[in-house]
Amino acid sequence: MKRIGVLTSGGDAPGMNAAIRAVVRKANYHDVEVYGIYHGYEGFIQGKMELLDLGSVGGIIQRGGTKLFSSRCPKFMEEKYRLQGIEKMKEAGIDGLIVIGGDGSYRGAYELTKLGFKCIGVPATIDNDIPGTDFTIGFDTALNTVVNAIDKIRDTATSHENTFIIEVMGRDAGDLALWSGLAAGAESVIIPEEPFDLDDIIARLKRGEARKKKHSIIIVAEGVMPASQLADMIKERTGIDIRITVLGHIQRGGSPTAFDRVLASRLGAYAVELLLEGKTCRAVGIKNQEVYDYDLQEIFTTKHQADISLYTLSKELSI
Ligand SMILES: Nc1ncnc2c1ncn2[C@@H]1O[C@H](COP(=O)(O)OP(=O)(O)O)[C@@H](O)[C@H]1O
Ligand SMILES: O=P(O)(O)OC[C@H]1O[C@](O)(COP(=O)(O)O)[C@@H](O)[C@@H]1O
Ligand SMILES: [Mg+2]
Repeated sequence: MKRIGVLTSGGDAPGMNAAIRAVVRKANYHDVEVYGIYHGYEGFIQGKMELLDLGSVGGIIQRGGTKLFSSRCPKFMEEKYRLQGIEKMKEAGIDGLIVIGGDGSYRGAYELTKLGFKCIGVPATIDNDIPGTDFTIGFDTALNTVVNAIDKIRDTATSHENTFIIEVMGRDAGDLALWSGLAAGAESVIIPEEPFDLDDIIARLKRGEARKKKHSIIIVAEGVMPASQLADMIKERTGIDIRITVLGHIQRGGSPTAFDRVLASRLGAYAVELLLEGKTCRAVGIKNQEVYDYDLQEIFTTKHQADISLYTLSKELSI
């Protein structure tokens, strides 16, 4: 293999640039050329790409977002577009692809491998919802962004003795809510993986009130319900005036943490090694600090499991 492609797809995640850099530098180290494909699968279909040399990925390891842009590309669900893209790649002499993205992007990559085009998946999403890896690129940075925001909200919540509901991202996964809730000492954390219990949330608020707590913070994952809906429910039952903050897309931006840069560098480089060994339909991941690879199809047969011990601990520590 003398020429490979790399693209970023789905929701962007801090550390994607560090992964692109690792792919380009590692491949060049082995005298393999890398083409950067723009706008995810949209660019794959249209053959929108550019040769990335060593210098082109200089100065991006610390930058959020993705130099290659990203997209959600519904057309890619149709085989005729995937075949069109494969033709464009063949014309350019590219016979392997590294897909940096989330679970949806992995499905697209899997479909390409079924058509005989070699792909390796690199996990990057702030949701941390890819089965088979302890962490995805971008999760740690987003987590720190959320915790910093909660710390700031806590200052004003304490000053005014307010109750706040903070809505964090996570379509189907509660990881961001879970980890940030524990790190910021939230009174309640509401995640899609655990049953919703309004009585428990209210009981916690009341216990806090009884011991003269100056504020309360409730974290809700967007996948459960909007913060506004939860605020209405609590207000109806208790009369408590609740403030809400929806953190939104600030969670996806910003300079990647050192953890995400190191993770992206390790996983990006490892993905190149696999392609160069002629492997395909593999995903790279990290388990107990070790980089490894597994069958891309595992994302269809296994579901990402949030660490529920953190949920239990959070409840125990925020009595
Ligand atoms: N079943 C599928 N078949 C082919 N392509 C898919 C499939 N699911 C997702 N994709 C492609 O992957 C893109 C990114 O998926 P999405 O779920 O939006 O983000 P993420 O990869 O971050 O989870 C989609 O816009 C689409 O182009
Ligand atoms: O910016 P968009 O397209 O509305 O997407 C929002 C979604 O993207 C995410 O930030 C990341 O999800 P993906 O990795 O699946 O793209 C989710 O947490 C959020 O629900
Ligand atoms: Mg996803």
